[in-house]
Formats: sequence, C-alpha cells, structure tokens
Amino acid sequence: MKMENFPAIDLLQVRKSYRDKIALEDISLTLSNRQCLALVGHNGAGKTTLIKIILGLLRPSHGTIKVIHQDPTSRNFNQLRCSIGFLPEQVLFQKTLTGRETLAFYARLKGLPTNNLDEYFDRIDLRAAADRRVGTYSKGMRQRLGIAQALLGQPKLLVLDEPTTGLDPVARQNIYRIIDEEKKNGAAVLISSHVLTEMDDRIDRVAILSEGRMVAHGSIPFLRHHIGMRSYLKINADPGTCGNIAAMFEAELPVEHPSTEEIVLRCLPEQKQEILRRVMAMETTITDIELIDPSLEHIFNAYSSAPSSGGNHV
Ligand SMILES: Nc1ncnc2c1ncn2[C@@H]1O[C@H](COP(=O)(O)OP(=O)(O)OP(=O)(O)O)[C@@H](O)[C@H]1O
Repeated sequence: MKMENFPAIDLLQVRKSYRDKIALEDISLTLSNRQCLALVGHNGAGKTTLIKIILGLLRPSHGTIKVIHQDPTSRNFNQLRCSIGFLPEQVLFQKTLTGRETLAFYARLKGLPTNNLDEYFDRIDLRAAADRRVGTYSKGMRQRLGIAQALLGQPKLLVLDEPTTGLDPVARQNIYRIIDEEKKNGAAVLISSHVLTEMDDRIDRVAILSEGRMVAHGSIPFLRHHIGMRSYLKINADPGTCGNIAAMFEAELPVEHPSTEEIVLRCLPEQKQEILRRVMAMETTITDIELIDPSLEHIFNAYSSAPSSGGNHV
C-alpha cells in the first residue's frame, strides 16, 4: 500500500489515566489524508491529552496508535516528526528574535532551508512585519507566526490547537483558506477548538469528547441525522397564507406560529426539499423564506447533554 493511502491518524481503543484519573477511555478514531477533523469538547474533556498522545508526547495506558503508519512513541517516529505541523494552544516565542529569525529557527529544527521563508510570511499575511521583533507583535500576529511554523515543510499531518484564538474575522477566514490549501496538497488536518460557530462548512468530520469518552464521531450531516435534529424553515407571508401552510403541515410536523405573519416548520433534513416544493406550489405570496440547519454548536450541545451514544461513525 502506498504511504498516502494509510490514514494519517488511526487510534484504536485508547485509554489514558493519570494515576486514578481516567482522562480518555476507549477512544477509536481515524483521520484520512485530505480530511479535516474537528476535535471538540468541554474544558477537561480530554482534547489536550489526546493531542499529546497523537504527537507521541504522552504514552497511552492502553490501546494502539498509528500516526502516519508509525507508533508515535517509537524511536522511528522521530524521522517523521518533520512531517507533522503542530500549533500549540499557547504559542510562546523568544521576544527578542524577529519573526524571520524565529521561523528560521523552527525551519532548522526541521532540517529545512531558510531561504524561502517569505512565502510563509505571505501566506499568513505577515511579510511586512517579518523583520520586526516578536516582542512588538500583537497577539493575533504571534498566533499567525505560530501557524507559519506549523506549516513549515509541507506537513502530512497538521495538528492545530485553537488555531483562530485572538484572530480577527479576516485573519480567521485566511486560516481556513490555508487549511483548505493544505488539504488539497494532501495533508490531514486536526483542529481542536472551542469556537464552533465558523467551523460548520470548514470541516469534514467532527469528534465530540465528553468526560474522556467519544460521544459522537462523523460528518455534520450524519450527526444531525443520527440525533434526529430538525431544521427550521421560517416563512413570512400574509396571515391567510400562514394559516393555510399551518393547516397543510400541522398533522405531519411540529409547527410554530410566532406571529400572524410568520410560521416556522421544524422538519428533518431529508424532508426539506419536499416541504419547500409543496409550499412553493401553493400559489401564494410569500415575502421571505429562511432555512436554518442545526449548526455544529447545536449538535455539540445536543450530544454533550445526551446520555452517551457510544461513538457514532460515518
Ligand atoms: N498531568 C495530569 N495529571 C492529572 N490529571 C490530568 C493531567 N493532565 C490532565 N489531567 C486531567 O485529565 C482530564 C483531561 O484534561 P485535558 O487537558 O486533556 O482536557 P482538555 O479537553 O484539553 O481541556 P481544556 O479545554 O480545558 O484545555 C482533566 O480532568 C484534567 O484535569
């Protein structure tokens, strides 16, 4: 099998305990190349522990782990380290070095040339400040420099812990664009984040950790479907039309009538098209239609409050 065909991350029944505290229990997870997985969970859910195990910084108490088809705690893994880009949650740099000197330091650690660093500064939009001392950088600039060091050497696996912390909306969009580019180049990307709002369209899969257990694992549409979350179809029309729509659907669906000129149908994802078709066929005057699918945040809240559903895969 060619190297590119191995999953970048393959965990089976991983457990980690710190003395009598079980931080992770029965975690099985795969991440393929060209995929982006979001690892989400409340404080203390076990995200950092899992990342440290993936990076070979911690040994699991039980289970098997392959990262780019090697055991990350084995000696051979050292050769693979330069194929992994890692952005830690807290990026600490030497304040007296310039951005360029900092990046050159990390490039040398990875055995990479230092004469092409401008392309990295361009990618994170920091070229103009490359020769300024890091001590003069804002929090967002330091975070972008951290991302640049993770990108050094075209990694096969990118592990980004809270990559958008401290970034303004434009910089956040730029990070997501870079993640897409890295995926297209064949990398697997693991993002650990508390900021769920902008991630819906950016990730291929999500793994939800709760108290050390994987309570859900799959694509967003799969998890929406699995937990039976309904979409909101909000329709604004004159009172007569709203009444007719309510009469048409109330035997089939939960229907809410927040005002005489607004009606909300709560439907399953697979019902959306058929409902829209029937509404549009009514030959009435509709002033507005808004369709809201449950977001990653809604899914996370639903799984976090649900009794353990035992790790669901798609
Ligand atoms: N060195 C340690 N010794 C003992 N317990 C630890 C140690 N490191 C972590 N833990 C415990 O393991 C559990 C998981 O911690 P972890 O740091 O992995 O969570 P997290 O999801 O990354 O949290 P956060 O979002 O707050 O960073 C927590 O209950 C934590 O207190």
